[in-house]
Amino acid sequence: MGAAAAPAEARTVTIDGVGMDFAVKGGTFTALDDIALELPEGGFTTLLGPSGCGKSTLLRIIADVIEPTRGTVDLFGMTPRQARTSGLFGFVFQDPVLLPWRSALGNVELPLEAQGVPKAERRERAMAQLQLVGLDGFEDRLPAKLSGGMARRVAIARALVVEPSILFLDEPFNGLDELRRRQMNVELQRIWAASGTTALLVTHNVAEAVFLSDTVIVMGRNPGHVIERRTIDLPRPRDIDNALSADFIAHEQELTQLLSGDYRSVVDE
Ligand SMILES: Nc1ncnc2c1ncn2[C@@H]1O[C@H](COP(=O)(O)OP(=O)(O)OP(=O)(O)O)[C@@H](O)[C@H]1O
Repeated sequence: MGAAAAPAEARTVTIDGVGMDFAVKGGTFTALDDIALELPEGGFTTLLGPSGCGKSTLLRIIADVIEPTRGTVDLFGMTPRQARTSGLFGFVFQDPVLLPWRSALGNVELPLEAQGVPKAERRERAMAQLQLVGLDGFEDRLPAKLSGGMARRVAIARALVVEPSILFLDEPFNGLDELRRRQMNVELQRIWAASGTTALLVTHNVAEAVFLSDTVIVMGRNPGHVIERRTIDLPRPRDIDNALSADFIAHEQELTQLLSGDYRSVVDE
């Protein structure tokens, strides 16, 4: 992994006092206020919250897409800029954004091309990732011939092929029907466990958050803040049947209650 050179004692992502103000017409809008979090290496952490609570903004700050107005982010002993330029990041977004003229394999090879990895190694590593996401045999397919679920697997393979230390997933399964989403959750859990990467997921889907996470960070709005940090101690690997267990449902209900409390506070204003 790219982070191997970081000091052994600094194996967390630490977010301290982070705030974000955006310039808007007539002043500033505070999207995030005083966020403090610690994400352990190799863990699966989810930011859960209603639309507009700043989940994506926080992810973008950690991933060095934007700079926070206040506070600091430390990724395994590095700044977000150092971590990004050291190639520690992998991204999976809502839309898989595959190049339509390149095969599944060609799309997964793309970040390795950008890194100047020689062709034979590129091919071997991309094939290994396609296998990991369950797409061996589909490497020559063009994106137009892939289902929505398959396209998302290609996007996950493309993110993992650079062996990222941290994998950012921003609503990666939006637009899939509920059954397909659950199947992809099972797959993502398996892929994440096999890759050993630290995962940070953004979702507003409570069941998805419970199913995948070691820790769920519940966020509220106005301005975006952390309501609760909840440990999901359900045994792994989790499967679709686990989602029917009393413990799973209890987590789901408690998280839903926390979220509806935040909705109520907005309605009451
Ligand atoms: N560049 C920007 N300029 C002004 N306001 C912004 C900007 N980016 C985000 N915001 C505002 O900050 C708030 C948080 O946005 P963000 O996209 O992070 O929320 P979110 O929780 O990810 O929502 P969603 O689930 O709908 O994606 C929103 O009110 C949004 O309108």
